[in-house]
Amino acid sequence: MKETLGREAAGYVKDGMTIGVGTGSTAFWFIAALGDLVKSGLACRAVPTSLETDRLLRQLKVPVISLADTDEIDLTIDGADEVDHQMQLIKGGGGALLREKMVAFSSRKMIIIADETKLVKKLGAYPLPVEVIPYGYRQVSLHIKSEFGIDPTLRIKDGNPLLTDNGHYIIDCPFGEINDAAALHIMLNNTPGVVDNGLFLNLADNALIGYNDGTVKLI
Ligand SMILES: O=C[C@H](O)[C@H](O)[C@H](O)COP(=O)(O)O
Repeated sequence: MKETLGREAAGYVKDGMTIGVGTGSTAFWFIAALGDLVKSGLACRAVPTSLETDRLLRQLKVPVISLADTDEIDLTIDGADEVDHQMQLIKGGGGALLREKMVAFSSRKMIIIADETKLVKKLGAYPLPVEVIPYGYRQVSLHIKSEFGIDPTLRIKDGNPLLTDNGHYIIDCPFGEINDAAALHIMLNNTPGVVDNGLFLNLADNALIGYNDGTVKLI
């Protein structure tokens, strides 16, 4: 399914485009498809959203530039942890939310690739990743806990706090159903120490949704 989604998304890439390239196991298959296109002569420039995506693109000889090297990105293809029917998203399950959001914000168009389990009526069943400065992360976590009555968890990898590509920590916040994503976004990002959160509001244009029976639908 993820491979089909990756190949389907590659169909939107046109010669000469600057492409934002997402992170994660679904984006992996888009990178593979993009590699094939470049091999067969497509000219493009790719802006990676993580060090891992950067590495994969270079391995496949896809020309890579950094976000600072371009004024605008034609199209970004990325995965998501949740997408609703208004194209609002939760991202950051792989810890790449900050660069992903910066790339999405600079893109003229963003298409999400996700399987049907990620298409939801309301965001929030997936714990919202919040990227924080390591200094004082505990105070941020306590603040979120007391403000929202939830139990945030510091993301751990190999026994230590996970460090993002930007040298930050991630706090996963199980909000449950989010009724006012815009207000939550503002409240979180107004907390000193919070760098950004995984709510991607009004950034995605469409989603390619992959269904169990092998079909893909553009919504
Ligand atoms: O930080 C990671 C990204 O936001 C991913 O795009 C998201 O977690 C979806 O990843 P996957 O395609 O592996 O489920």
